[in-house]
Amino acid sequence: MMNPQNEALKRIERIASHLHPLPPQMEENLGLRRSDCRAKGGAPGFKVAILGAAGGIGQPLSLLMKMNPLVSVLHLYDVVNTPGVTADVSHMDTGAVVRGFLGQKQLEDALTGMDLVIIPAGVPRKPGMTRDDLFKINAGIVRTLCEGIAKCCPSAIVNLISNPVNSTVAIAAEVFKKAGTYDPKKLLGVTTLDVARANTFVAEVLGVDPRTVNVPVVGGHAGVTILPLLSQVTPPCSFTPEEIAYLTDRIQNGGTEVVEAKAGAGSATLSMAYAAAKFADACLRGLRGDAGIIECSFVASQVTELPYFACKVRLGRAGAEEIFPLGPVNEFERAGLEKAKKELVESIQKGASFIKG
Ligand SMILES: NC(=O)c1ccc[n+]([C@@H]2O[C@H](COP(=O)([O-])OP(=O)(O)OC[C@H]3O[C@@H](n4cnc5c(N)ncnc54)[C@H](O)[C@@H]3O)[C@@H](O)[C@H]2O)c1
Ligand SMILES: O=C(O)C[C@H](O)C(=O)O
Repeated sequence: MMNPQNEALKRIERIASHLHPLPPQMEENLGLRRSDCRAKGGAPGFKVAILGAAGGIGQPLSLLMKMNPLVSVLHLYDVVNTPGVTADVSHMDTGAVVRGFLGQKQLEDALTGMDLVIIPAGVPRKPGMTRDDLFKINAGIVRTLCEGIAKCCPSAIVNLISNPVNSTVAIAAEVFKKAGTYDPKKLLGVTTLDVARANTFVAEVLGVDPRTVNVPVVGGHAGVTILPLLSQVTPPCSFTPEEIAYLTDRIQNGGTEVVEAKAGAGSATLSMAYAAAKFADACLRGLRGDAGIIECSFVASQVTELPYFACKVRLGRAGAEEIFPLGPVNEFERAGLEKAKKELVESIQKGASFIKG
C-alpha cells in the first residue's frame, strides 16, 4: 500500500504534469515519462494564450481554439481550475500543443512568446446589472493581465472580451502606453457577438440563412452604443420602420436577453466563445497574410471624434491595418450615432482615468 505522503506527492506531480510545458499525452504509470516522449513541440503555426481559460467563455473557447489548425501552441491561463481544463482539452487529437498555467506566478510563462492573447477573464453580469457595474472588479483584472502582456509579449495581438469593453480597451491602451509598448493596430475589443446576433435576428426577419447575411455593427459594446447599420446590410435589403425598431432594440439588448434567461447563472458564454473563436481565427488569418479579412471591432480610430470606436477593420500581419469609415448612414442611424457617442465618451474616459488617474 502506498503511504499517504507518497500518495500526496504523486497527486501533486499529476497536477503539475498538466501544467508542464510538454505535450501531456502519456501517463507515467505506463513506464514512459512525458519528458521521454518523442514529440517536443507543435506543428508550425501561431501561439495563442487564453486568459480566463477556465471560465464560462474560456472553456468552450479553449476547445474551439484547440480545433483551429492555425494554432500550434495553446496556453490556458486562469487563477483557478486550469489543470483540469488543460488535461481535458489536451486529449483532443488536433495539432495544437496545450499547456496550462495557474495563478499570477505563472502569468509571465503563460504569455512569453505569444502571437495572440485572448482575454475573457473577469466577472459576468447578473440580471439588473449594466456592463459598467462590472468595472470595479474587471478593471483591475484587465490592468494586471495587460501589464503582463506589455512585459512578456508586447508585439502580440490582443483580443479583449472582458466587460465593460467600452472601458477595458481604454484601460489596456493606457497600460501599454505607460509601458511604451502601445500599438493601436494590435489592441482589438471583441464585438463579434453583436454582429453574430445582428446577422441572426436580421436573417430571422427576412426568412433567410444567417450565413448569407452581413450586418455591420458599429459604436461600442453596451446598450445604445451598439449601433447596427441596417441600411448597409449585405445583400442589400429593406425593412419596415417596425422591423427597424424591433431589430435595433433586439440587437442592442441581446446580451441582456441572455443574462435574464440565465437568471443569475451568468451571461452569454457559448455564443461568445463561438464569436471569439471566429474573431481570433480572422486575426490569425490576417497574421498569416491572407487578404481581404474584414471584421467589426472596437479599436483606436479617427472615424469619429472619439479615440476608440467599433467599426469595420481590415485585419492583416500588423493587426487592424485599415479602418473603414462609417459609410452613408440614414437619419435613424445618425440619431443613434449621437446617442452612442454620448455614452461612449464617458465609458472611454472612465477606463483611461483608471490608469492615468
Ligand atoms: N465582449 C463580449 O461580447 C462579451 C460577451 C460575453 C461576456 N463578456 C464578458 O466576458 C467576461 C467573462 O465572462 P464569463 O461568462 O466567462 O465569466 P466567468 O466568471 O464564467 O469566467 C471568468 C473567468 O475569469 C477568471 N479570472 C478572474 N480573475 C482573473 C485573473 N485575474 N486572471 C485570469 N483569470 C481570471 C475566473 O477564474 C473565471 O474562470 C465578463 O466580463 C463578461 O461580461 C464579454
Ligand atoms: O451582456 C453581457 O453582459 C455579456 C456580453 O457583453 C454580451 O453582449 O452578451
